[in-house]
Amino acid sequence: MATTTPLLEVRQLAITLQTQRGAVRAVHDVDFTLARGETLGLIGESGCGKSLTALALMGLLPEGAQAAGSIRFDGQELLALSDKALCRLRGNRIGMVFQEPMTALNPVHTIGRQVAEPLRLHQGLTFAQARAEAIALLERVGIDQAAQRFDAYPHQFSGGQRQRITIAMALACGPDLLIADEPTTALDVTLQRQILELIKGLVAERGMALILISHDLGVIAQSVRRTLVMYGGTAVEWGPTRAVFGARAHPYTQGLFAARPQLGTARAAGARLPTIAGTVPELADLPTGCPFAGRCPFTEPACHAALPPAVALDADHEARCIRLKKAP
Ligand SMILES: Nc1ncnc2c1ncn2[C@@H]1O[C@H](COP(=O)(O)OP(=O)(O)OP(=O)(O)O)[C@@H](O)[C@H]1O
Repeated sequence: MATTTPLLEVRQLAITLQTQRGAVRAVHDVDFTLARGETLGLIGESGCGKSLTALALMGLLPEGAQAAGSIRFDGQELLALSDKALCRLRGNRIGMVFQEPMTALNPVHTIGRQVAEPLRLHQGLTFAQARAEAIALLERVGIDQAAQRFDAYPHQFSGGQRQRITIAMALACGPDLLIADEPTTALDVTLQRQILELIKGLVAERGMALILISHDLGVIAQSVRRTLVMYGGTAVEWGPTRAVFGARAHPYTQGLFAARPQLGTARAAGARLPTIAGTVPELADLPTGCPFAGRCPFTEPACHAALPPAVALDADHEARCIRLKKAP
């Protein structure tokens, strides 16, 4: 019987960090749902809480960080799981690819061992089976002569190859969800496209769900069906990528697009790229109302009073801005 439980359901996620200025709220009021096989992009400027949100899903928040709210994965509340159970889930059902491949790779272990280990640990394969499976995976992600290079160490590979190896590690146990946090940012432009195509191909081929984190609107536009725009630790607009990119309902989404470099657009010599006026607020100084109120060209007194409620604009497309009116 087909199940209707979403793969991932995040409700009122809040993440508090301990800093020298005391406890600060880094993420708050984040809600989203991901169906099986669905693709979602998280976009927003540096520091808006994208990575912390992803780390909370993996149970990998930094020390001293505390998550509240609810994260249900396949019906199971992750915030209530033991470290051991979370570790099992990470190895088996949720894979993650980071911006910098050496975050995931251990420099003193061979790449073969690192790809094969989750297969032995979580799937109970024998060494020979895990080795054969790891070689097949490494070949699939584009590592040539994987059998001969099974016992090589991470430093013997280029940056692009290392990112391919971490993708093989993340996929080893056939996860239902892949989280890729800026997976191409550390690579040069030609490699960025190849790695993105590899991830998209693998997601489609395996029917995995994908959460792709990026600050690059082009990457998000090409890769995911739904998009969630974050600012100041919260979601300000979300919905089908086409709807969000087409309507740009939230003033912050409009600002992101205005600040995007445009290929082929004539710009006067020396002219500067438009930027969003003002700076991202410090976590410890986040306003109580709309987090964007301090930079928004349309701010009115009510914006400072409380976080605007989500307004439904269209099927599955919502934004938090008091200028938007609920559909009748
Ligand atoms: N371990 C930590 N200790 C203190 N502050 C932290 C820690 N990790 C993240 N932060 C802060 O929390 C906020 C959100 O960080 P996060 O890494 O989620 O942002 P991001 O949107 O992913 O940005 P980037 O694109 O730069 O990775 C930032 O202000 C960041 O400085």
